[in-house]
Amino acid sequence: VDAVVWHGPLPSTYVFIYCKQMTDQSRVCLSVAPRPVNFSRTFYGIMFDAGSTGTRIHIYKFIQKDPVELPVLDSEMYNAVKPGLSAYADMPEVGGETIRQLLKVAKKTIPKEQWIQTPVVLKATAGLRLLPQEKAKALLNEVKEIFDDSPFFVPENSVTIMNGTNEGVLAWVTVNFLTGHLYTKTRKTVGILDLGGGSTQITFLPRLKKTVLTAPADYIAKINMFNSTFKLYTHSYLGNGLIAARLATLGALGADEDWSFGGLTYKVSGIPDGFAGYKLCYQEIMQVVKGIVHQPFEVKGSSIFYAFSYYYDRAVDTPNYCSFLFLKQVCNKMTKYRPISPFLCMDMTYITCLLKEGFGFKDSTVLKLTKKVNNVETSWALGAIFDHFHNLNIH
Ligand SMILES: Nc1ccn([C@@H]2O[C@H](COP(=O)(O)OP(=O)(O)O)[C@@H](O)[C@H]2O)c(=O)n1
Repeated sequence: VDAVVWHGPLPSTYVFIYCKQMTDQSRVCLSVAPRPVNFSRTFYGIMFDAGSTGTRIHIYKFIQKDPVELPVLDSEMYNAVKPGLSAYADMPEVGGETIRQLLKVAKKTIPKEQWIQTPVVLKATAGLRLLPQEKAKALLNEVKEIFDDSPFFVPENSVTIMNGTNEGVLAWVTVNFLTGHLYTKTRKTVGILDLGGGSTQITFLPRLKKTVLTAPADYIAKINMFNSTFKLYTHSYLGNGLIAARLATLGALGADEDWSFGGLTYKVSGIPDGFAGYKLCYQEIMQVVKGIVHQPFEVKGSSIFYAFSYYYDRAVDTPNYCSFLFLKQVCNKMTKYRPISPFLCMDMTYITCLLKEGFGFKDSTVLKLTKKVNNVETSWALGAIFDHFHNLNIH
């Protein structure tokens, strides 16, 4: 509905709801905008996720059937390359090539006449946050140049490092949108757990005031969406992603062997004939979690949590992963399982430790392990494209 001022005859294409004659002979009218028959608009948005372990492109197609209604997400085209941009810290041009390669997918997916109005945006996460500033900047500049050379629309600030709060909040938006929780007025939503290589995020809508009151001030974020404000509990732990946690754990043991992550090579080692087993591994890993991860007041409750990224990937790699007993077997029979998956015991122990000792989930908690919902990736990227089109005002 628009408010318009008319100085002449009223056009017949408008449907007027209310008009008021003003003293200067003009009329102020409330009208419904003209609705052309067969109105349907298709548009696209490109979101790059520059993660610590890989770079991904999400190409979203939206269809707006009616000018007064919100567009709907029609489909997503997804592609990924490895390693992530941070692995090219000393050769940004080579890193840029991976972006060029992914842009080719966008050109194939989006009709040519739409290119000029399709926004292209890249947001980097833990990998670039952990790099020295000048190296991260050189990589971002390289990407910006490639975007400028592309036929797509490059909005202002289209190539940035995203902060941890936005990463957590936007993943919450994605999952709640895809599971249909944002349309209803019930304010019933689901929480999210995202385990990346460099950082890990937890986000949920607290039901109890105490959860908000007992949380550190910067763990509470507000977001405006569909005319309501959500006050979320959210935090991103930098250095507590799965691969960064491996590094922290191994660092405690001393170092021999070369191991690369995020553009750096580390010396790592184990004690060949030392003690192994689940209990000792758990104790060692506890040092990476205890005193670092804040336990939200409410998490022990009955809320539903969707867990994705490495939570999903590692679970899939673990035979009989539903069984906690099996984890003990993997760790206690290292000679059997190490050759198949050398980090399996360490990773699953870290995940268990993070969920239980860190966030305070109960042994009996059932998480919804997800990769896609309705054929769309569970990732912050969809939330980020919504934020681009609608400005969700996260603060
Ligand atoms: N769209 C995506 C993005 C990441 N991932 C997974 O997320 C994990 C690592 O996330 P990441 O490289 O973005 O790490 P951070 O930069 O967030 O710490 C890997 O297991 C990826 O395969 C995914 O499954 N789908």
